[in-house]
Amino acid sequence: MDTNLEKTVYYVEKTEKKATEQHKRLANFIKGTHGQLRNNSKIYGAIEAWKRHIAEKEKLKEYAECMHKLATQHWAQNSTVLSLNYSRIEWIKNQIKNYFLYQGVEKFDNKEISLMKSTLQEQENIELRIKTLYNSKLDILDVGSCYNPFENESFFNVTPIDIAPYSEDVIKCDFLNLKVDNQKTFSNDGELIELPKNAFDAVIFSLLLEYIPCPKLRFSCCQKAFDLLKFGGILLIITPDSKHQGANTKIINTSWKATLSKVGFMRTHYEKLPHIHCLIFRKCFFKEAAIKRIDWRKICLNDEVFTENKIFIPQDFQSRTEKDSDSNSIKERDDKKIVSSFMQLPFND
Ligand SMILES: C[S@@+](CC[C@H](N)C(=O)[O-])C[C@H]1O[C@@H](n2cnc3c(N)ncnc32)[C@H](O)[C@@H]1O
Repeated sequence: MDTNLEKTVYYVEKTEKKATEQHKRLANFIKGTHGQLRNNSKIYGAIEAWKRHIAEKEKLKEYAECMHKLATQHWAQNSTVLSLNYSRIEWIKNQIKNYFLYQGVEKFDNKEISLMKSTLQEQENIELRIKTLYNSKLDILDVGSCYNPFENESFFNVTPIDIAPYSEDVIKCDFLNLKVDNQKTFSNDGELIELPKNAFDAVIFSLLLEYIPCPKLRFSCCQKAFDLLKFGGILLIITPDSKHQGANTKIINTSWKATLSKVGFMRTHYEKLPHIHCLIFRKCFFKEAAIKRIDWRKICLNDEVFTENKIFIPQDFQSRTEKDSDSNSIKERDDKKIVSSFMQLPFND
């Protein structure tokens, strides 16, 4: 090899190694925060652990900075190498457009009508809603927005909220403590504390649920999204999982679908992309329609994952064997697994 080529190879290898190390450090911090919160909620109870967590301003700020760097420097760079379909942000944008602009909404309106053998009057109500929908931009609530990745979409009127906003256009708001009632209300220090019900066309949970420390609180997030959505509106959930499609299907696909049907959410779309699950739930006009779509014979109601009002994630079961009471001491073995699974998200391969 001539010396110039050797120098270039050395430089490229060194830069790559540095990027991988930074990437590992960032991913480790993110996953460590989630793990610590889950562990603390077992020790202090979820409400107390959450209270302590949101009081840690410096840590929340560091998390936001790590997340922004991961998403915009590591993952964004790599998602242009892979097909754009692999980017969760592009996936969400495309699905919202498909649903609202290319007949998705009508298809499921009709599905509900046929499941409910609805009256003409009900059908007319649905048609009226469709007509009014297209007169304006779509109202989108992005929960756990961090750096407002959906801001540039011209069809969207986005309300980005986060407990620790990275950018100034993101509104400070704790979704767990947000009241859903009649109007948009801010506290004296500028925090969003109330939103009106039935106000949004779509609610986005992109990499949010694994941050929420326990199954009950995750369920209450989904219930809140339901209350905030207009009828026929959709909740889009992205959750990471580096395992193959079938590995966590019972939890993420089957149990979420069954549990959320009782709220009135009909799962309209599920896709396993490499390292992420992507799901869409529609807020039904008729709760019964969502329940009727489930094949209850296939569901073992004694299985813990089907417990009412709880949304489980695979990590709830992994940590059961862990003895660590403090996540600063998350075992190295698990740390490595955590880091590698986060690193393998398609946005950063
Ligand atoms: C892993 S990041 C995902 C950021 C972004 N959605 C994305 O896909 O790149 C999770 C975000 O959720 C925010 N978050 C967690 N719990 C929240 C809550 N209860 N209310 C509002 N934001 C929350 C965190 O501060 C963090 O910015």
